[in-house]
Amino acid sequence: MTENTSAYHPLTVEEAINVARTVTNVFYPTDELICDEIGDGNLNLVFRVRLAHSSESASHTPSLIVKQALPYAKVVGESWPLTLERARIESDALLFQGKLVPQLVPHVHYYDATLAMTVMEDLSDHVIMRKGLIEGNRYPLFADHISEFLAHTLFFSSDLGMNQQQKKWQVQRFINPELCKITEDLIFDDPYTNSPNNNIDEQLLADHAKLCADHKLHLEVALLREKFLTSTQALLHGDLHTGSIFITPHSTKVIDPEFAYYGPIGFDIGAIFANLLLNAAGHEHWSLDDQTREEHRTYLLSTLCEIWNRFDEKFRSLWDEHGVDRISRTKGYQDVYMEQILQDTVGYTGSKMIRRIVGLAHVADVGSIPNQAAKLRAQRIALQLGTALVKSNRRIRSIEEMFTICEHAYKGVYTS
Ligand SMILES: Nc1ncnc2c1ncn2[C@@H]1O[C@H](COP(=O)(O)OP(=O)(O)O)[C@@H](O)[C@H]1O
Ligand SMILES: CSC[C@H]1O[C@H](OP(=O)(O)O)[C@H](O)[C@@H]1O
Repeated sequence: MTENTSAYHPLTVEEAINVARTVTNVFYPTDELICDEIGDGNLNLVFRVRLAHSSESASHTPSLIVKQALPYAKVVGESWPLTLERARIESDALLFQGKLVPQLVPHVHYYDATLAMTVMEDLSDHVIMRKGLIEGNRYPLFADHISEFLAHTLFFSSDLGMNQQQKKWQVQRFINPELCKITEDLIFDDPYTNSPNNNIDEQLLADHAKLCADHKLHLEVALLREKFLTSTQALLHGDLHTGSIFITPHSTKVIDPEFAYYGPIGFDIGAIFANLLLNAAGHEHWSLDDQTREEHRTYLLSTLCEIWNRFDEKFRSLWDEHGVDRISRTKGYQDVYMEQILQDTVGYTGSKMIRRIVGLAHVADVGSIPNQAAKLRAQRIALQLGTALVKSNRRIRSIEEMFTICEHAYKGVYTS
């Protein structure tokens, strides 16, 4: 590596090439390499290093990703400093997940604490799921893959699936206060007040005023926040939206676990559900006609139910086979535990939908709709559905009940 890489500094493309060449044996010393910074997320630099004469999308020519944390949030700038420790958390979480479900995460080649940098497998032969869904694509294996990811990573990091003393040390290893604070502010606080972080379209101001005045909603958000602050149920991915999932019809890879920490299981499942439902709302515009919109929505809602049902089945069977102690086999405990996860999932789904409409970081499924009237319709559907889910979370008993609330929202039942 070059001499000045010993202290932290943002990498240049030349240095990223040098790193990729030096710390792995993916390339021959004589290979001519090129590099682009391709990061489109809110926080980090992402370099793609590949052979100079390979094609952009080639999946079988050697290439690598070098991801580096910046000491601030890229989306805001240097005025929002952010710990570099998050790169260590991300790398550790990928390694932990990689032991349990190697087929569902990128392979980590190398991690450097000083440069806050992880060198990992290039997944450019996949597409970011958000993009694929906006284009109206379907992924028939996704429910199976993501439920596998969720069941294994959450079960085996919980007190049900690992030694409880070791788990406490692991909780310590994944303490992630700065990134959790972002979530606490952006999801559970800002959307319900006039925060300068918010990003609210003019035509939505009256809808936002209603959110700010809805005390029943605030109580539920306070309870969800309390659980986010205090529960150490399992090691979460922490930011499992469709922009953190690479996909093809045959393969699913979960990336970007820098928000990983020990928290409530429903938070991860809710992130996926919220982003499927936001995509459905966005298809107010992206679908060319009513029938396509209806079919896409049906596909998304049935995927949501399938994810829950498969997760429920897999988590229970891991519990039955690998539960670590006698008490976890207490009659009735499993049913109560799973129902609580479902209720949390519903609540976090709703709160994550709301934040993506009025909070700091929007999602392209809705935010990039060019037609203002269609965008406003999509935003209102998302806000009304999000609100309905948050308010009903503690009453939900089955995934079918959640499904019905979603269907009503898309049919315009919630309009006040
Ligand atoms: N392993 C990878 N393979 C290919 N592209 C990647 C990989 N990791 C990240 N990227 C690209 O970089 C973008 C940002 O990555 P991400 O990890 O989400 O960064 P951030 O933490 O800043 O959100 C992704 O949307 C994707 O385009
Ligand atoms: C100031 S961070 C905003 C937002 O960005 C993160 O997403 P990503 O890193 O995947 O782009 C996370 O969702 C945060 O809430």
